[in-house]
Amino acid sequence: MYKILTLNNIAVAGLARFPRESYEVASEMQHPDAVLVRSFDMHRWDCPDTVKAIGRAGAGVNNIPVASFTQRGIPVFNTPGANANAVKELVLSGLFIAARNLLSAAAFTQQLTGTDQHINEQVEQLKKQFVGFELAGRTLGVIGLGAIGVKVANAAEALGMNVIGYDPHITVSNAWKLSANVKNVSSVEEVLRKSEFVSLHVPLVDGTRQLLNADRLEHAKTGLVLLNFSRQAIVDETAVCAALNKGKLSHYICDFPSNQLQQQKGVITFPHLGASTREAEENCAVMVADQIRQFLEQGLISYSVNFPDMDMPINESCACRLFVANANVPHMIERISSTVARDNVNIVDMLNRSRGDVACTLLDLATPLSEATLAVLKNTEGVLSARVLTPNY
Ligand SMILES: NC(=O)c1ccc[n+]([C@@H]2O[C@H](COP(=O)([O-])OP(=O)(O)OC[C@H]3O[C@@H](n4cnc5c(N)ncnc54)[C@H](O)[C@@H]3O)[C@@H](O)[C@H]2O)c1
Ligand SMILES: O=C(O)[C@H](O)COP(=O)(O)O
Repeated sequence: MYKILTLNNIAVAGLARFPRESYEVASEMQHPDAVLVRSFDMHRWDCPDTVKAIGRAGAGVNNIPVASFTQRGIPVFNTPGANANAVKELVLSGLFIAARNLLSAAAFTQQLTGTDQHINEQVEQLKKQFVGFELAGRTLGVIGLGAIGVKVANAAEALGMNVIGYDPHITVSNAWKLSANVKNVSSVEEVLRKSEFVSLHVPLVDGTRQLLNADRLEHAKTGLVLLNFSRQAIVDETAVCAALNKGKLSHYICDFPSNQLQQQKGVITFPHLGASTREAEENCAVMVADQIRQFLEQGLISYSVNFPDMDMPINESCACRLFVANANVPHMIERISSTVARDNVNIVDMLNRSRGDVACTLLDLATPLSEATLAVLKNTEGVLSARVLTPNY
């Protein structure tokens, strides 16, 4: 029986991927084999030794201490793209809200009282204060052209906007998906100089923390609308408030309310709603559940943020499969195979892949491995984690 601990609400469609006869899933349990999480802050969480995998039902992994899990030989999975459409749609809402003053206009009509005739008169007399502008023909700059940025760029282009994009690390697959009309520019400053709207779609890592700071905001076109559906710390909020007060920015629309933003004119915040659609929650939950099952049951890895992809069909003459996560240093395969040789077992298939400082080895063995040999392997220099899986043909 595998045990799955959930640290956030995970969509039922995903939890249903774990067969009841072989999985127990709960939000409180002892000795979990894997953990499913959304935005729960795992930096402050004591992870039990039994945990073999972490599944983030979503994109951002800044709430997960990935480096320390890597050192413990634990893969962290996420679900790139599974919530991208939901975020794209919220970003588009932000563009419309800013261009047509929709929130203040709706607040105005809500406070109207009196007869219908009186309300109508007020509407026709005062609507001029909410006159907006059209998106078509305006320039949107997209910073970060990953799963979300590409969708935002393409959708804005379809609305008739001019779109420019900046992403020094764009993947080949995302470059293929990007509309040919999206122009590539070479710096954040250039995006700010040329755009009426800028939308941020980068992950929060050391290199993107306060990517938009006071110096960079100086380059913005006067009246820029800045949208941040990535993470709060991608911008320097003090600099954003100063830019709003100077009129450099006309709006800051983001998914991350804070004390400082609460009273600031020009700010519109949402309660981290980017991925909160039924579709996105289900997509993420199903994708991550399948990744966790594949790893627990077969040692296979796809969409991990810290481990290499691992894909090897279980050999039909295999009695057990050994999964080893090890440091990516010389002599590891030699150490693993000589330890396994203590049991005089034959290796019928093998896969070894590496990524950065970590490597993974899968060995399909013709006969079972003893507990004693597994214990020796776990204590072998350079081995981060090891476990034996019994194939379920
Ligand atoms: N508001 C929400 O609910 C919500 C939902 C999903 C994702 N997000 C956030 O959005 C982020 C992006 O999600 P995604 O699915 O598009 O991820 P992704 O990994 O597909 O794309 C991120 C892109 O950013 C690029 N990038 C990295 N550093 C950059 C830099 N300095 N300048 C320009 N580009 C840079 C990468 O090359 C990559 O193409 C997530 O990490 C998460 O923080 C928020
Ligand atoms: O990175 C993400 O996928 C989003 O921020 C979604 O977070 P959530 O799963 O807590 O809604």
